Amino acid sequence: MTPGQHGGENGWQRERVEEEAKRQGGKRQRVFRKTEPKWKTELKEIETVRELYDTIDVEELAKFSDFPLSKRTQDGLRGAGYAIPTDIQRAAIPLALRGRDVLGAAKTGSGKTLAFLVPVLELLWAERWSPDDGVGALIVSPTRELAYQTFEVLRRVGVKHDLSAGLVIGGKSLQSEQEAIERTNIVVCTPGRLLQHMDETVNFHCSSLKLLVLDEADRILDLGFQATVNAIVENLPAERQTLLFSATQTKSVRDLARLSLQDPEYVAVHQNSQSSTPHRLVQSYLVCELPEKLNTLYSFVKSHLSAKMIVFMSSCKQVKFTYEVFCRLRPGVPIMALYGRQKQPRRVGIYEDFCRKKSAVLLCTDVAARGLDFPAVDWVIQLDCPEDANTYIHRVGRTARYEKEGKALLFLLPSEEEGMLEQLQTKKIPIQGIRVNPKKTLSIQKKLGQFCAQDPEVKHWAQRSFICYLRSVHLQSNKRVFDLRSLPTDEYARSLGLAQAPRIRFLKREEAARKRAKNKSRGSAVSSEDGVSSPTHDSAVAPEHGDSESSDGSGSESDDGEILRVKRVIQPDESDQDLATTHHDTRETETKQKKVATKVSSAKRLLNKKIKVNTHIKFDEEGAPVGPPVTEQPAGESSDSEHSEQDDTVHPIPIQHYSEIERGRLRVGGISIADAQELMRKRDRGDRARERERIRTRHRELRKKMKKTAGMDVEGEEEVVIGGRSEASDEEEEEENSETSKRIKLSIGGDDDDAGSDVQLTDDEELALHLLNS
Ligand SMILES: Nc1ncnc2c1ncn2[C@@H]1O[C@H](COP(=O)(O)OP(=O)(O)OP(=O)(O)O)[C@@H](O)[C@H]1O
Repeated sequence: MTPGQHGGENGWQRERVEEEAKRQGGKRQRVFRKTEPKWKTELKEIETVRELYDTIDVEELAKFSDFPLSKRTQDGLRGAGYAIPTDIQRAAIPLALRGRDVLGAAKTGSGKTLAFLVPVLELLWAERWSPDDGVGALIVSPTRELAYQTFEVLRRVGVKHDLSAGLVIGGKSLQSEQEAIERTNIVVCTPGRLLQHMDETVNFHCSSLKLLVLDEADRILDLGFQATVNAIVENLPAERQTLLFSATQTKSVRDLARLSLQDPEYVAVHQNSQSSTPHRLVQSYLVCELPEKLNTLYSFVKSHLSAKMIVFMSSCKQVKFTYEVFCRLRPGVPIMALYGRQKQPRRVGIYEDFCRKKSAVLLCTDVAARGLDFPAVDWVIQLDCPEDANTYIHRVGRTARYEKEGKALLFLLPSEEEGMLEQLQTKKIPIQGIRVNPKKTLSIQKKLGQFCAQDPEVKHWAQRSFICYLRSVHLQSNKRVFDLRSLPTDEYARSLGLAQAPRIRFLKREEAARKRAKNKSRGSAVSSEDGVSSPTHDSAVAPEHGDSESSDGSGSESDDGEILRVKRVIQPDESDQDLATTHHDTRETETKQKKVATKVSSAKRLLNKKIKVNTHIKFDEEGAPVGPPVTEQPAGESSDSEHSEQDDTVHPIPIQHYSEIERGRLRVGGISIADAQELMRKRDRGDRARERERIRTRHRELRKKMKKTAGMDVEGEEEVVIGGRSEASDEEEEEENSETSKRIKLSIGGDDDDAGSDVQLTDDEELALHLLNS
């Protein structure tokens, strides 16, 4: 589907008709007969099709051609090879055509995408939507890959329509999107990027929006996207239709209230099914000690060289490290890696490449857990335990899609076995235990040790992988399954090729912060105590809950910083209630929703409280604040940190629809918000440039120094610093290739007094001895 002309023709269409036997001077003559214009025919078609909506009998919908759909959609479906509707399509499409709000739930790979795309096309067609009408439908997806995939299906099915569609995801130039978005009728997007356009694109607005679709709705509505989604909804007209789809649909009243659903229809076609996973999926689990995981995975890959498999891990760093070492090991099958911090073209490239491959191993985080429709995947391996049963369902759903077969294997640590199996059982997931044959297991530990010794980059990734895995365990809310204390950390480090386990600073830091808070509250001094603490959980993080409804582990798409995000706070009074009560409660909470902070209200609040904002804090190379904060000017701007989100789109200004700001005309406390924004952006750019220059100069000096002191002992010290801004900024993370070099601190002789260098030397010595011995 391309941006095109509005359907129909102005004026009369002429049809040439030859009339025989018309005699005029004995000659045959051609005459023209007036025919009905296209637009009139279409109007009639719309009328006829619409009349049929109320008489649809779901039992009679055996083929798509039985649906009351436009000829354009029928042609599109036929062209894309869709003839027989799936259960969810048969159940949800008629309701959506009648204008109902729908909560669609069906197993993974059961065709939910078409269940919402068909109504989108039909609604806009019936409204005779044209590019001049702007945005008529929004389809929101949690990840860029899923948005891209949905867009591709839309293009195929909507090819005959004269509607325009656009893909609005992060990772490419905002300007290029801005030019086209105002004439786009169907916007397929990720939440962060959409909000960015709502805030920054002058002519983009959704005031005439007819239809909002949330794909993977439970994920979009969970805590990771909460602020963004609330802000988006603020900018949408209340009178609209809303469709929510997911394999693990939310029924949370609180979630639904945020969207102001109107008497929604809950369509769960597999509710009475014996299992909540596809029936052609064979599922098994094995119990494996943490240090044995990589050996077992590698052995599995080696023994399935002709298979196409997806391997899920908890964090980007683990994926990166495993990718690096598996590539070096050359198992005999293509190894690929997909995670959230890759640059967008690369992500798309890997996604498409893996789609095409007959056999390959895709190592990934939960960025690929939901919705992606890779063809013909044989195996889904979960190397790290999923956050909960819902995440499990989405991950395994990458195989056995649409009547195909597939296999899934879950790795569980002994400490995870009981708790996780209990959860899976509650969710009706049939899974069998299997054992690893120790005779068939290869050990790659020695090789990994060599890689780490030869290449500091590999060692760096091993260290980060170690830390990130432990932190991901630490941050899981379900302590019955995830128990950091039970993990053999030293052996685990050695299994990654490290001679010594890196320091686990995040625990110490957290412990110290907790003590400080305690001291403050008690008002008495408490003696400080060093060492690794027990991993008690922060109260802000969700309390233990065996089967959380909506957290889907997509935090692992993210990197270290994002792992630290609280995914969902379970409120004490929150529970999934029967939908019968939804409508009533929706109204009740609607008023509360209206109080969502906007830019103006935040600014006013700050001014009232006399809070100084726009404070510049300088950071050193490692991200630690340097010197006291400098207040630039008093301004009514609120912090935007809450808008940074999973799809890498960092929202630069707080939530506010552009039209409300009216480009600076709206003034808050005498400050033009638009001017202030512009000023801040300029200053920000200047600061960044200066900081880059400073770092470059420092590096130049260091290099000079190194050259001068050639012959002296030059050590490369790598540091794994977790938490706070010591982690690379988003930009740095994006600059993936240069990331490692940015983190390598050079210590020349005794120049660097960081205690870490001692550990580093011991570490290297130990590793060398270990390798010599072996
Ligand atoms: N009516 C149909 N006929 C044939 N194939 C279909 C039909 N509907 C969907 N499919 C195919 O089934 C596969 C899965 O569809 P889709 O991606 O929509 O599933 P889903 O339910 O959204 O899965 P998930 O829960 O993982 O997001 C796709 O390859 C799609 O082309």
